[in-house]
Amino acid sequence: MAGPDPAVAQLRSAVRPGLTAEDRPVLVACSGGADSLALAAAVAFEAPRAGVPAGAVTVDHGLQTGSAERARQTAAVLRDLGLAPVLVVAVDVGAGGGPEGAARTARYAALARAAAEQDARVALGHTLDDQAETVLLGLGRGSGPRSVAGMVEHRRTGGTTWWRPLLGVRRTTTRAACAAQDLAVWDDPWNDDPAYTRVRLRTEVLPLLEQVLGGGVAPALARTAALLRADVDALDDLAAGRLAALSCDDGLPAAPVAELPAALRTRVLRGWLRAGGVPDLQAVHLDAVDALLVRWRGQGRVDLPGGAGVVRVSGTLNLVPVRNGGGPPPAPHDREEPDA
Ligand SMILES: Nc1ncnc2c1ncn2[C@@H]1O[C@H](COP(=O)(O)OP(=O)(O)OP(=O)(O)O)[C@@H](O)[C@H]1O
Repeated sequence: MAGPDPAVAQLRSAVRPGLTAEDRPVLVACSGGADSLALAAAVAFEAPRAGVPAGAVTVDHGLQTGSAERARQTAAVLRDLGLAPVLVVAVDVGAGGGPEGAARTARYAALARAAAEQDARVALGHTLDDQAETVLLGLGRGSGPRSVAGMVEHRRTGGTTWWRPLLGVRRTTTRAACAAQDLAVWDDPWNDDPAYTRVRLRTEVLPLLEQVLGGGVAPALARTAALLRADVDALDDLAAGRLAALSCDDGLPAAPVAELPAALRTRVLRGWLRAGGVPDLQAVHLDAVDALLVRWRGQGRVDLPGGAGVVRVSGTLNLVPVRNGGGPPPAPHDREEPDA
């Protein structure tokens, strides 16, 4: 008997290790697009063999005409694949960050809620091409190494485990896998709308780069992400070790932190602030806190977003509450990918 189509086989191989490594249930986040549909089919095939319960969730953003019907059809396809439960979640997308950004925020929150209810991890269909776009966007926006290092296969945030098994798989392969399995793909019109930076990157910039540099630009960018990821992880570990070795009961001692190289110092600062309940800061805020360490001229309190501030007193940095705290304006760039 002939084996499965090569694209289908590649998808199944991509999900197999993650399924055999952990028996926690999986919820496939599926838009009905080629990437997450191919992922859903691969998980539906491999999960029973690995003894892992696997369901799916599709989010209806309610932003496009007929979106509820589309979600219902996607759910029917997912049930036909054998996934259970299959959840359809309608979300209320508020304003802020443009419709795409607001939809993403609402989607990740809904996925996290569904995962918590099912005590499951969430599988996402990001591909190697998505990774390449993320790297290119990060480079073009002057983002830090953590952003340019792209997405990781396993990530835990706020109690949710996100699993991206397709980061090594090309988008052409997910499409081929859907075609080989007669899966009807829903093509999101937003994915072709040149109003979005990511779409122009995909349709104009990457093809131009391929012309100039020759083929293989997307895998090369994904390789850059992987190399950088190894460095970023090592630096993060080193910084966590330095912070753990400091006695911070009365604040962060300035002298031992100030003498660290910038790559470690800013990580120690981020870790200390995070431990104090301050969410990850943009560069402009972090620079201002860093100046209290390395450009100390008796400056006053640095206000941060979210009602906290940092003061330097007697060689120690202290976090203090700030009424009506605002902080300097945010940097012009932001991370494309939410913390998922
Ligand atoms: N409406 C949705 N419902 C559930 N999951 C979604 C939805 N939209 C996106 N996702 C999940 O987030 C991943 C990334 O979303 P994005 O819109 O960037 O995807 P994409 O590259 O167009 O993928 P796809 O082809 O699966 O739509 C998807 O692969 C899917 O796992």
